[in-house]
Amino acid sequence: MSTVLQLSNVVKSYGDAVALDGIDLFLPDDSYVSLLGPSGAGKTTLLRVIAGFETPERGAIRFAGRDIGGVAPYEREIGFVFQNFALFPHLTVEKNIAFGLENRKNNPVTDPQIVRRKARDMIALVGLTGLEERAVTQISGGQKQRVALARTLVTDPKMVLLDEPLGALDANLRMRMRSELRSIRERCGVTFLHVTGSETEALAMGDTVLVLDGRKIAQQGDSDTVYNHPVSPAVARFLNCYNIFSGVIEGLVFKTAAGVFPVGATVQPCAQKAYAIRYDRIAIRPAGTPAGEGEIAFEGAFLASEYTGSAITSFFTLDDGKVFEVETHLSHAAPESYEPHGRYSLIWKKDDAIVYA
Ligand SMILES: Nc1ncnc2c1ncn2[C@@H]1O[C@H](COP(=O)(O)OP(=O)(O)OP(=O)(O)O)[C@@H](O)[C@H]1O
Repeated sequence: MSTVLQLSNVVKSYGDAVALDGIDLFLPDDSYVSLLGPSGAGKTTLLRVIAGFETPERGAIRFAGRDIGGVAPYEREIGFVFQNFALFPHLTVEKNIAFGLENRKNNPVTDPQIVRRKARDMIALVGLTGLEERAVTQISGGQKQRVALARTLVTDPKMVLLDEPLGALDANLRMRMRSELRSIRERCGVTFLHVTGSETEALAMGDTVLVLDGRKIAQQGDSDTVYNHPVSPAVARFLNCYNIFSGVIEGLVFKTAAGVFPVGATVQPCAQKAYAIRYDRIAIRPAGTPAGEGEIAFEGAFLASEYTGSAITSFFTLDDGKVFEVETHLSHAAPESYEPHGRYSLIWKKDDAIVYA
């Protein structure tokens, strides 16, 4: 797979505040890329730098085989879909989509028949056939999202940047639009770079996931790699599915305030020292159940459970006061109830933990 976009050592500040601090990344052609990061990590800034709305102080940006550092936004052939859709309320669905084509600075299309054909093709591509004449004030949130996307795609961009594209939709629609967006992208064959603050959305949608943290790219990989092998405690914390203990490694054990864990097979070199065990890798057993071969058993007091449909998350407090989470998938086991404040043995395989040392 070839690279469509490459950033090398890109730095962008606002006054004294550094928003992007040496970004290096490459995006594959014809793929769906999620850009995940906590609030304030610089996600929007990164999109704006790629689109050309912001000029970085340092670094190089190569897109589709050329350096676009000095190229104006409208000449970059990169589309941008805004979170609030930014549609023209007084125009119909079709006119909103046609607008970008007729009014672009570079090579506007003036033949009304070509405009109409291209707009209608795009309307079909995003599944809005039949709504051409409808005012955009009279369509649903999901349909507005498709109009915004069609309006960008009609200009034939070589890549599309989407800033929290599902952020304005309700939870149900967000889920449905995930697969819609992926299939629209597959049909048009260009790379989508989708910014989100939701780890589940990023992992579900991206062929490639980029994690932005501390103004740098902390990790780039496929969903499976990022989920199962976060490169740092910061990335693991952000994925929201790991119990993380800070501490130090001493020989074959990792010492934390909660206790001492024997170190297993996965030791990840990292400046930040921590021990991480995924919520769904832990079994809950009656207090006193001993650890088996290669296992770690740790006691905690049951706090509460939260039912999420396909899984139950149970919260325990450890003896140092730390809250510890266990996720039990209901396809694996029937739901169990635990005694409030009762003590339980929490058991995991030492090789399932990641030790950052
Ligand atoms: N125009 C601006 N002037 C000054 N500082 C800015 C400006 N835009 C962004 N920043 C700062 O740059 C940093 C990165 O902001 P950015 O909006 O890129 O983050 P983000 O990851 O998109 O956040 P969110 O998920 O909350 O939208 C933040 O500290 C922010 O306050």
